[in-house]
Amino acid sequence: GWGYGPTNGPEKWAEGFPIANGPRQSPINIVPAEAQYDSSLKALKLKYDPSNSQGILNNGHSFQVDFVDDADTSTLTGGPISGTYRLRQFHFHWGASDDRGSEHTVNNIKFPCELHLVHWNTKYPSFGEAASQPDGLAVVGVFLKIGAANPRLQKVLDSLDAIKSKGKQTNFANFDPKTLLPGSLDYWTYDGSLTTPPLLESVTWIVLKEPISVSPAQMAKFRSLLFSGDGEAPCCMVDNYRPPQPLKGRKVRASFK
Ligand SMILES: NS(=O)(=O)c1ccc(B(O)O)cc1
Ligand SMILES: [Zn+2]
Repeated sequence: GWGYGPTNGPEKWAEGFPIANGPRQSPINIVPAEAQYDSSLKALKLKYDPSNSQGILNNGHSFQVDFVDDADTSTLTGGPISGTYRLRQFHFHWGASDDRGSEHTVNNIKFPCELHLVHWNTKYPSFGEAASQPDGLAVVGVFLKIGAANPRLQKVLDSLDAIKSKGKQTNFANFDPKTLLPGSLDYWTYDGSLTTPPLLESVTWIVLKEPISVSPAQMAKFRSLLFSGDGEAPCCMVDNYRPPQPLKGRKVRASFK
């Protein structure tokens, strides 16, 4: 299956997923000077219920925290989207060293890590159905920048020992993902795709301008995970990011001046 290695990585994905060369692929390099300020963009409204957090899973590509999404209790509204989108899961992408790891870049600068909060449009009956629609998903991206240790992030990292290898999961109750957001919700937005196969072109991307902090020791914790399953040759889960893709004429809008 697909992965991030030399034989199954991003340069090979188009063989199994031709949409990899499509018109609205993600991630992209964001050039702030070329983003157009749009005064009609609304403020982001994120309302999360911590009791909706369920479990944390090593899916062999990243780890994700899954949410109960059978009601409008953890939602994204406002911003560039219309209607209500429900939080499904959040996950991260990171590098083998602090000089890389994010999927989106800013002026070609890579951050060591990027958080994705994945939401789906409730005008569709399910996440799976929404994922195949051009306005089906909205992903909030948050950059992590090396600095002081982030105590809110630590709660997530402390659970990683229990999910070291592919397929492992454990309970992860009562976590409020709002605690992972920066002080400012200023954002850039553009029409894009999932950044992993199936690379579906169904994502309204909302990338926050302000990063949150992560310490070098905390980054080492991300890198303690394995892509491999129990009994397989251990392979460190690092560099699980897709590089920026061609803009192909898309406009990036800014919610701020
Ligand atoms: N990396 S991403 O946020 O674009 C993303 C989100 C969900 C899925 B998926 O549910 O397959 C894949 C990629
Ligand atoms: Zn992602």
